[in-house]
Amino acid sequence: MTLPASLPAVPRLRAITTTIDDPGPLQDFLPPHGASAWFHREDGVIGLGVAARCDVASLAQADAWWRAVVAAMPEESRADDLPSGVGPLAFGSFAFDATHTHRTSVLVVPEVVLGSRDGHHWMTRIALADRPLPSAALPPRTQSPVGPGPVAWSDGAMSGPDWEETVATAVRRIADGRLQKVVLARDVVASTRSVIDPRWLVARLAPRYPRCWTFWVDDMVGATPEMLVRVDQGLVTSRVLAGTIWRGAMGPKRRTTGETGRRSAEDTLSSSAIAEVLSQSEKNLGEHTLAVESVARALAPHCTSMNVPETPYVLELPNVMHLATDVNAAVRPGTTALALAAALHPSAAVCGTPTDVARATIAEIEGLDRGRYSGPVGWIDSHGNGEWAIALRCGRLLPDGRSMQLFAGCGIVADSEPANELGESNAKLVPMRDALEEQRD
Ligand SMILES: C=C(O[C@@H]1C=C(C(=O)O)C=C[C@H]1O)C(=O)O
Repeated sequence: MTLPASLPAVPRLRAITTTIDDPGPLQDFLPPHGASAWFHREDGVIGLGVAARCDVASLAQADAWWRAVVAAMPEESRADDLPSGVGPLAFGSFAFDATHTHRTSVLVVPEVVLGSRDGHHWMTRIALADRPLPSAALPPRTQSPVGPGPVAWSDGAMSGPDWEETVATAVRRIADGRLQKVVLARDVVASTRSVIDPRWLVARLAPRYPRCWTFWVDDMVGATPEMLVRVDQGLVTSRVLAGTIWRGAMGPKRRTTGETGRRSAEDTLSSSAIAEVLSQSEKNLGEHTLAVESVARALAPHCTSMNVPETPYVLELPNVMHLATDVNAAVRPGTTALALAAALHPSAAVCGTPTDVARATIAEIEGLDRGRYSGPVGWIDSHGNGEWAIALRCGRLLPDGRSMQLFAGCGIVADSEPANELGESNAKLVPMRDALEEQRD
C-alpha cells in the first residue's frame, strides 16, 4: 500500500483537560464501535469519538503529522503542567511492513479521552478549533458487551503442516548462512454466530493479563506483553522479549493435568522448574541476545545513557513464559516516542537478524499479509511521551463483524524444530482464543 509521501492535512485542534473524580472502570464508558482503549494493571486510558484521523505511510510520517498537529494547537491546549500521558493524545496502529501489505497505518485523535493512573483521573475534550468542544459532563456509561456465541475455527493463509514446512525452509536458509534469525507468523480465522464486540475481548484480556498491555485501536484488539518503547519525561524503557516456553512443551507426561484432569505431583512441573529450563536454554538465550542487541543498537544514537542488563529474567504469563530484558535509557531532548518507535521497528523480536534479510525472507516465504500484527500499537501525548507496544497476541476484527483473524509468530533460529514452533504459536494464540470462546456473562 503506497500513500503520498507529503504530510496529510493537519487539522487545527484545541483541547481542555480537567481532573475528575474516580469514574470507576473505564471499560464501562466504551461504546461497541469507534473507540480506542489501553489498559495495564490498574491504569488505563480510553478514547471516544474521532476529532481527527489520519492514514499514515510510516512511523516517521506519523511523528511529523502529530508534531504539526500539536504545534497548531493553542498553547493552553497542550497541558504543559500535566504528567506524561495526560492531555490531548493520539492512538495509533502501524503496519509491520508498509511495503508488503494491503493495510494502512492509522493515528486517531479522539474527541474525549478518559484516563486513570496511580489513583488520578482526568478527562480531555478535543475538537476542531472552530467547533464546540464535547460536553464537560462525564460521557454516559454504555451497556455491557455480550459474547459472540459459538466460534468455528479455520486455517488462515497456511495449514499447520504447511507452516511447519515453511519453518523448515527458514531453518535451511539459516544453516546456509543467509541469516541468523527470522520470525515467522501464521494466522487462524475465527467465525462467530453473533457480532464480535471488541469490548467483550478487552474485558476478558485485561484482568487475565495484567502484566500485558491490553489494547483496542481501530480494528486491532489484543493483550501484548512486549513494550517496544515507552517515553516518560525523558526516560525510555523497552521490554524486549524473545525465547519462549510453555507448559505443553514439557512433554505429555508433564502437563498440568493428567488423564483425570487433576494435577498430580509426578506429572506437574512447577513454574519455577519450567522457568529454569527456559533460562538455561542455549537456543532461547541466543535468540534473545539477537533481539536485545537490535534494540540497544537502534536506541543508542537517540540516548545519552543506557542500561542493558546482562542476563534476562523470565516473564511468566498464564499461557507462556518469555525471556525478558528491560532496557532503560535517557533520551536526547526533543525525541518523541514515535521517533523512537520508528528507529526501533522492526526489532529482531518480530523480524529477525540481519533485519533486511529477515524482512525480505518474511515477505518471500511467510505467505501472510501481517497487516498491523507485529507493528507498533499505542499512544503519544502532546509532549512526545508515549507507549508503543508491539501488536502481538492480538487479532484483527474483519469487516463482516463476525470474524476475526488471529496471529502468532515465533523466532526461528538454527536449531528450531518445526513441530515445536507450531506448538509455541498455538500457545501464543491461547489468550485470544479463550477470550473469544468464553460463553459466560
Ligand atoms: C512474534 C510473536 O512473539 C515474539 C516472539 C517470541 C519468541 O519467538 O520467543 C517471543 C516474544 C515475541 O517477541 C508473537 O507472539 O506473535
